[in-house]
Amino acid sequence: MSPNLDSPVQTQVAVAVLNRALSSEYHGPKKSEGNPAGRRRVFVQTDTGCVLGIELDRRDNAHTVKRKLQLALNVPTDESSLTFGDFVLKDDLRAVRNDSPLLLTRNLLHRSSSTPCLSPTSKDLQQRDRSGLIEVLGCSSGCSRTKQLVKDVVKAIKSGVDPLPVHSGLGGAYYFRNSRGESVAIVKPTDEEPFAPNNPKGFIGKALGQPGLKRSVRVGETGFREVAAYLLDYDNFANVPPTVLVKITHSVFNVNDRVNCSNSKAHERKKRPISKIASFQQFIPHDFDASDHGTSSFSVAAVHRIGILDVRILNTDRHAGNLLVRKLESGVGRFGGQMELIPIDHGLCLPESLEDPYFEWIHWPQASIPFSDDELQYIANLDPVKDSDMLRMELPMIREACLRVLVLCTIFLKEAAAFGLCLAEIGEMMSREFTGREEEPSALEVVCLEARKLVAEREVPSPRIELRDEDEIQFDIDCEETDPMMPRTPPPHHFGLSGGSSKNPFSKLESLEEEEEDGDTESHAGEEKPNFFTHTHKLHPAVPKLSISLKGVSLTEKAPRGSVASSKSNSSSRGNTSGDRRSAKEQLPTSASFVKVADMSEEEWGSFLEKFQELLQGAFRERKCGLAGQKQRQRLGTSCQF
Ligand SMILES: Nc1ncnc2c1ncn2[C@@H]1O[C@H](COP(=O)(O)OP(=O)(O)OP(=O)(O)O)[C@@H](O)[C@H]1O
Repeated sequence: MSPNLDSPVQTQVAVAVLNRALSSEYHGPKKSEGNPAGRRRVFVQTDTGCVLGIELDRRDNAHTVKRKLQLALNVPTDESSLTFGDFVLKDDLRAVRNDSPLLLTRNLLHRSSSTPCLSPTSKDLQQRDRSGLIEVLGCSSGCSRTKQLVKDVVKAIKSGVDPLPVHSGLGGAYYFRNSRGESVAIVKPTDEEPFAPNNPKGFIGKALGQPGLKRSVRVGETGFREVAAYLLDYDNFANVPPTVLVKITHSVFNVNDRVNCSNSKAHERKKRPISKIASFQQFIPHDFDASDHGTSSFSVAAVHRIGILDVRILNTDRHAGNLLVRKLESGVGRFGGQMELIPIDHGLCLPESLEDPYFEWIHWPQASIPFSDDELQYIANLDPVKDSDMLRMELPMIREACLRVLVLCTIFLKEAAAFGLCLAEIGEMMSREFTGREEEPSALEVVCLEARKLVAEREVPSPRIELRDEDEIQFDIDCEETDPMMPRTPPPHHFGLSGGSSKNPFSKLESLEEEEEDGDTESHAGEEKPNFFTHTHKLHPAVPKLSISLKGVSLTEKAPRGSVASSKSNSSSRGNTSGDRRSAKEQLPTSASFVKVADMSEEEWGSFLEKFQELLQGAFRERKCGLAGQKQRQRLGTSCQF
């Protein structure tokens, strides 16, 4: 029978055998950092979503781990890759921290989401992974509140209080409750995202790691973005609910393959607990969301704070449904107003290349009010280098490309605010325009394209770039000869960001643009899947092309920007997706990637940022002088009453 990575039941129970066979000293879920044997536990997720807890010791390398997995799953190791964020793990695993989530992908086999699963063959396999019901992954600082929440939820699960599936939204989500039956957390498994293998609402067709709903956000990678948004929201400035990444086990979770498990009774399998990697966010009681209510009662400060966050993280999905609204008694609350806004759903922020953001607030009158002194001070204090370092520390799986987008957008925000632009102007400069059906680069992207051009003209031609035909260039990140887990050195900066060493051989930045090409190849059933990490590398930004943008919400048509009605109709149409299996190939809209950031060496990146900053002042002046005014949409003036 073919190797089976598709059965969570199988893979999960197999780990018990694996631990016994290869790790006779397995001591359960205790943290092992700092213990003399250097033992650590990692969670390996297959590209179809199954999660296994595995103990590592000092001698383990990627090969021995894969051998363990081979024993557990009957997967030939030469047909799989073990990855961690940007890295393909090959040799030394010492840099992999305790509780890290790793991804096991099959290189050559056709990855079908309907591969039948093997049934357990021995009683040993009935045992489950012995880690706790909920394990917080990472979270070295500042999440005591969430840890208490986790304890409450575990207690409730043990006393038989079941979670409730959330019916709205495109992805799988579950309200977890406390012992009193109150919802206290929302859990979104990474393998139940839109188009992920175990999406419960019919949006399937991609393996983990492939381009997802937004092509610059991979399937299975929205969870850490949710956490990143919370971590970046210093002092809870924008009010993002506390969020952590967890490995969580419960029978409520969805597994699409269960129906294919022919040698076992479906109803028995349904009850079996399944482990998932998921985001775990505090549930915030609320009265409605921003699509249900006029915007005039939202305070200027609340809108500004959320807007500032959205700009920093290039949020591509800030539709009105992703702003919860809570009525406050008069005079209560930080803003002294009557409505509190709670921003949720940050899974589509920090894309791997510049994208068209979606900012629902862009036409709200509040966004045209100048920033207050406090807000300007907050913006001035932002430090994108520190932000990146913090995220590398807290979320080591985060990709460098995401951090580059964070740096770029934070610099843009800081410079724009210092220049005197208001939130709406900043948002508009980041947003693309449509002429007919053509998508045009945003003002921000135009500056980036110009900066890249200037850097390219200045650079001594690199053999890597110059000597080969563009179409033939391979972004070969085969790292047989490198240690992929060498610590990544953040680029030296002016703003902190300039200069720096030449291309870091350990940095495995890659472009989802190329990944998409692989994904297309894969769609032909029976064809061999090309190596996930070998790509045709395009050197220049893509030219504008036809695009049907999601605008955060619609799978089938572009929603008019800033339309509350559109958000609402889109949300309601989403509610009717259950049971309607949709192929990702049919449904995924394409969106041009005008500016990539992953394909620059660190040196080029430093030079690019310098040029970028130099060019910004001209772009702001142009914006202020109204030279770009013909293109600007009519905004409400600042005379609106709130
Ligand atoms: N922190 C929270 N507190 C309370 N309710 C929440 C919270 N987060 C999400 N929800 C509720 O769950 C619903 C689905 O959540 P969310 O929008 O994050 O899921 P999604 O599948 O990513 O949706 P989308 O399709 O909009 O991207 C929301 O519309 C909201 O009603």
